[in-house]
Parts: sequence; C-alpha cells; structure tokens
Amino acid sequence: MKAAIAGASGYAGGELLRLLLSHPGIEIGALTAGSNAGSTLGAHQPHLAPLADRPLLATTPEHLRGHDLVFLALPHGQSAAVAEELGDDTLIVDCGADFRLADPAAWEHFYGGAHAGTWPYGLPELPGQREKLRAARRIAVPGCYPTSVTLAMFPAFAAGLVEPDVVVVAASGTSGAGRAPKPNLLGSEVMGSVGAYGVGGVHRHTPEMEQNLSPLAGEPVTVSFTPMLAPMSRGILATCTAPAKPGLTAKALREAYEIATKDEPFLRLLPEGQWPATSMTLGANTAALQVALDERAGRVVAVVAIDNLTKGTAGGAIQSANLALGLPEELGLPLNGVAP
Ligand SMILES: NC(=O)C1=CN([C@@H]2O[C@H](COP(=O)(O)OP(=O)(O)OC[C@H]3O[C@@H](n4cnc5c(N)ncnc54)[C@H](OP(=O)(O)O)[C@@H]3O)[C@@H](O)[C@H]2O)C=CC1
Ligand SMILES: CC(=O)N[C@@H](CCC(=O)OP(=O)(O)O)C(=O)O
Repeated sequence: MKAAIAGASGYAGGELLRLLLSHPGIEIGALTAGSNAGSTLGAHQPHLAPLADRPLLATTPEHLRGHDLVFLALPHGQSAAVAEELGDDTLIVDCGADFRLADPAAWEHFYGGAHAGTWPYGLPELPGQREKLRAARRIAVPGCYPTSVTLAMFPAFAAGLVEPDVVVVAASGTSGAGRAPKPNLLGSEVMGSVGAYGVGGVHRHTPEMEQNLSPLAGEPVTVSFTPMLAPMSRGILATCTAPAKPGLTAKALREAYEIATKDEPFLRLLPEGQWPATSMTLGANTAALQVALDERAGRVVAVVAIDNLTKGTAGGAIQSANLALGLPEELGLPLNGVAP
C-alpha cells in the first residue's frame, strides 16, 4: 500500500511520517506542503533522517492521485477541495475538522462557513465505530481533545453510570496549536506558565465531544470544556467529571472501566491508585486512564493522558486506516512511550 501525505511539513504530517517509517504495510509516497513546497522534508522535519532528501511537492490532485491512501494534515477548510478530486479507490484520512461533525448548525456556530459534510469518525474505541471504519473509504480523524475526553468518559456513559452533564478541564502541549506562528504562543510567554483559553463554551471541540457521548447516554450530553495551554511540546491531560447516578458504587464504576478497556489494545486502565501523566504516553498510541468515585461530591472523576500528536492525531489516523485497509488494527503503532 502506498500513502501520500499532504501537509508533510507540519506537526501532524511529521508525526504521520515518523510512525509510517516503522509501518510494515504502508510505503511512503508523495509528500506535499503549502508555502514550503519546493524545499526538502529535511528542512522541516530534521528528526526524520531517512526522508531528509525527499522533495515537498505542491498540494495538488495530480501529486496525490495514484496512491492507495492519502493522509490530509492540512489546515481546516482545505480538505473538501482535495477530496473531491480523488476517486473512491483512494482511502482518504483527514486529520482536519472539516468532516467530523454531523450537525451543520454546530459546524456553522463553531467554525463558521458552509459545512463540507460528514465522514465516518476515526475513533475505533467508540462503541459501534470499529465496524463502520472497516467499510470506510473516507475517515474524519477526531480532534485531539475530543479523543481524550471521549476515551475517558465513554465507559461511564456506555454503562449508564453518569448524568449527561460533563465538566472537562484539559491541558495541552503547544504542538496542538500547529506550527504556524501565533501571537499567544511565543516561547517566552508559554514557558513557565499554564493558562486557560477558549473558556465559556466557545471551544470548537465542544460539539464534537457532545456528539460522541450523546448516543451512548441516549439523551443529549452537555459538556462544559475549559482547555489550557501547558509549557510542554506534546501531551494532553484531561480531567472529566459528571454527576454519578444514584446508588453508584466505586466497585461498579471500576468494573465498568475494566470491561470497556480490557480488549482495547490502546486503552490502558492504570492500577487503582495510579493516576495518568502525559509522560506515560509520549510518542505512544496509548491512552492512560484512571477513574474514581468522589462520594462526597457525588461525581465520577475520570482522568486521561494521551500524546496529542500520536493517539490524538497521527496514530489514531493510522489505527483507523489499518481497519479500512483490512490490516491488523495495531500494525505499526507504538504501545510504548518515551521516558523519562
Ligand atoms: N497538532 C495537533 O495536535 C493536531 C492537529 N490536527 C489537525 O491536523 C491538521 C494539521 O495540523 P498541524 O500539523 O498541527 O498544523 P501545522 O500548521 O503544523 O501544519 C500545516 C500543514 O499544512 C500545510 N498547509 C498550510 N496551508 C496550506 C495550503 N493552503 N495548501 C496546502 N498545504 C497547506 C503546511 O505547509 P507549509 O509548511 O508549506 O505551510 C503544513 O504542512 C489540522 O487540520 C489540525 O486541525 C488534529 C488533531 C491534533
Ligand atoms: C493547544 C491548542 O491550541 N490546541 C488546539 C486544538 C488541537 C487541534 O489540533 O485540534 P483540531 O484538529 O480541531 O485543529 C486548539 O485548542 O485549537
């Protein structure tokens, strides 16, 4: 199988290439970029030595055609035009947001502009989703925060243990914001400080979290989401809480998480008493989970750590692509992180 990567000079593109270099079933084909087309990959991804001399081509249908698989790691709004030019014989895996949401009104509210459409959602752990991905020719990779929050909360909703009222506070590393310069991401302002942003129900990942959890709850789930920027390059640590249903015990909660995670290759429910940290999942396609019942407050507290670029983007994209290509789901994906 041959894969092209559009957006190869960016953070998500770089992580796709790092993982694909160790993937035994996928060969790396054309690499494309925007303004950096014409240069070589080594100028932008110096950690990927085997590909250093590969040219970055312009992101055109001509350069992407003729591949079994195309990963799009482009800014929001760029994917539809590219996808329209590629036939169904090419599997397209879009790391951007364009095709994640089912509700056009939610798209218009949070992103603005016309809704491009809806593709099968690339989170195999979401109950019922794995089978849909096996038949997919187009895949919308989830946002990094929605990946973390959905993985933390789906066991509680699937077992009917919590009320549909979730509060999330999540810290992300700066690579989540992409490589293009941004005024609030100057190194001297990010280093040595953790700060909230996108507060008050305005972050565009909120409707995606609600979309994932509501079908499991059987009623609309409301998520109050507060993201934070942390002085690290990679990683998300999300703390998610929801009111416990009456009578819930700590034992029943633990059992629900054990059942939901035991056959999932990339979900690691930590031993009781151990809590997730981003350092546990650095460079791994793993989500580290822990859950507790706060009996005083009557709330379930679930904490999850992922690497935003691995399970949160590129690793998740390859996991879903493996399913759609009929390959083993875990092929080429690291379970182990980098530590210390
Ligand atoms: N970073 C993350 O943690 C996550 C990212 N994603 C998604 O992945 C996608 C890429 O994000 P990320 O890698 O962080 O972003 P970057 O800014 O790091 O990279 C963007 C890439 O797109 C290329 N590009 C920009 N504009 C154009 C254009 N007009 N035409 C063609 N290519 C263009 C850039 O090329 P050039 O170098 O030439 O400018 C670069 O290769 C986004 O949709 C993002 O939402 C999803 C989940 C998490
Ligand atoms: C730290 C940071 O800025 N994170 C990004 C989200 C990460 C991401 O890439 O999400 P999309 O795929 O939806 O763009 C943000 O909050 O906008």
